[in-house]
Amino acid sequence: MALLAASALLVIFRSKKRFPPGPPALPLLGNILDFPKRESWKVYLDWGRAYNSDILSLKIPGTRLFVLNSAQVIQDLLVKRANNYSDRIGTSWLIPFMNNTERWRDHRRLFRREFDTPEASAVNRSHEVHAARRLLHRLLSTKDHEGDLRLAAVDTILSITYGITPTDFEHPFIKAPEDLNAIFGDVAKGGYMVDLFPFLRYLPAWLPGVKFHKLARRGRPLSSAVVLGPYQEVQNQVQKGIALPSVASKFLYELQEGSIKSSSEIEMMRNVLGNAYLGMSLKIMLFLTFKRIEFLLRRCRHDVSRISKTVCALYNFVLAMALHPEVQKKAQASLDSVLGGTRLPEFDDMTQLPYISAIVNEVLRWHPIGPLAVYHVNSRDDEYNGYFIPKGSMMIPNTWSLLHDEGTFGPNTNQFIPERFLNFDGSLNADRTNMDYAFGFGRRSCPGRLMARDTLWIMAAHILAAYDVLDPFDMEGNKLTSESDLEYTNTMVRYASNLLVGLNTLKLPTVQLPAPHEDHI
Ligand code: HEM
Repeated sequence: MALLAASALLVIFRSKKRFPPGPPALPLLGNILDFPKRESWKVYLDWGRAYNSDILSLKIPGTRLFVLNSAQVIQDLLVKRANNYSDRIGTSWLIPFMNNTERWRDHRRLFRREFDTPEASAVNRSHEVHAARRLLHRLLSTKDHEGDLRLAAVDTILSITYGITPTDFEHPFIKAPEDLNAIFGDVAKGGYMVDLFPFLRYLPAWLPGVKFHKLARRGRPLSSAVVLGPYQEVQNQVQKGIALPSVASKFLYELQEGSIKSSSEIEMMRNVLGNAYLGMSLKIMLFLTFKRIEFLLRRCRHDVSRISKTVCALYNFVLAMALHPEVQKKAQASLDSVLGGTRLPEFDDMTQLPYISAIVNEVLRWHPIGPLAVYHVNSRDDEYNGYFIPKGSMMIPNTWSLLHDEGTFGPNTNQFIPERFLNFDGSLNADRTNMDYAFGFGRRSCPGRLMARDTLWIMAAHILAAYDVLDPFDMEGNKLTSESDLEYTNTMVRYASNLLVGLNTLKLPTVQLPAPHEDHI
């Protein structure tokens, strides 16, 4: 009897639940037709103002989305209640997909130990410096600067994880993840209905239009090639005693020396390496963000970006330098004063080069690479400020809104002004450390952030020490004179698609670059 009464009360409570405001939902379709077609982060901010709320609610079949527009709401839910708001939908060897389980926590712990601690960073930095020098070589000898920057990002991660330094895009360890990305892209574009209406997964593969079974079949061998391919190569090198220093070789040498390692430890290390190797890929992140709402993806025409987050950040850096010669000159003057025009930058120079760090912060803030962060799911029903948040909802943090908040970052947040991160005396302003917003929130925040930041810093310092970034032109050869001329891709990981940036030849003739083949640690 008591049980019945309690269930009745629960039903009454649920039927009276109050959700945060948002556009009125249609029967069955919910708010599907309301999703913005372009720059949804800006539209969500407008909606927030219109409804006078930092949290918005949208209904789609099978679940509810909550858009979080302010740092306060994100802090209250994703950080302070991280215990509840750190879930995802799915299981896989990919950390971003993993549910909030012990397995996910173990993988994250290991990932952070190898990539996201000061000790790990000290080891990884030597790889990053060498990758930056290999980039300078390539910039000297090719005209494809876009390709050079893309290759530099892959080169960095592959050398840190496996001690492998690819020289072109035909390298099998570049091709396998790119092919896997293509499948994620296909799934995001074509397989959306399954995630929106999960019962469709039971449809037989022979039915016309049922593509997801085939995509899954294509993906499986590629997925294991990504996890096993480079790992096995390093295993062979370790047996021959010729492996270069890397996270994988350190682990495999320990294994060879007989330190006891359980099979689950080995599997976890292989997965972590594979995650780091793929971690920069946005197609996966994009797929993840919209896993259950690819319908919206198609409707929003938010296509799948073909480049990684680190590469987008490098593009944004080069672009900012081309559009702001005064910033570039100031950065080069600071580099000259520290390096004396006789050597290339090292991480030890970082404290003396706060302006370069301010530029990297501003690159991550100005045009955030992922204006909406990856969703978090809550594992239990919750209540916030009188609003009901049912278990299994998708919480979408509006990173763009946080990074463009003038209360936090000072005036004119649409403009590229690295000085906003500096004190009057030119030192870094410790109060403006909120740049980590760009890397997500709470227990799900990006465990590759230290490495990503270091990579951006050393690449930026090298490019500025050795080159002048020239005026930007669009694809028709017209000079771009202001930020408003830029056309950003309508992808969830964004970059300016309408420009070509030239680099002036090496401006430090006294610097001797090591030959590429000598340049391995
Ligand atoms: C500029 C570069 C990068 C940016 C802006 C970035 C941003 C992000 C964001 C926003 C998230 C989601 C956080 C959340 O759910 O709250 C994330 C997650 C993640 N990132 Fe990054 N990231 C970058 C580079 C990297 C790199 C280089 C790696 C690996 C080497 C990496 C590995 C990961 C992983 C494994 C996750 C999933 C974490 C989890 O779900 O527990 N990221 N990143």
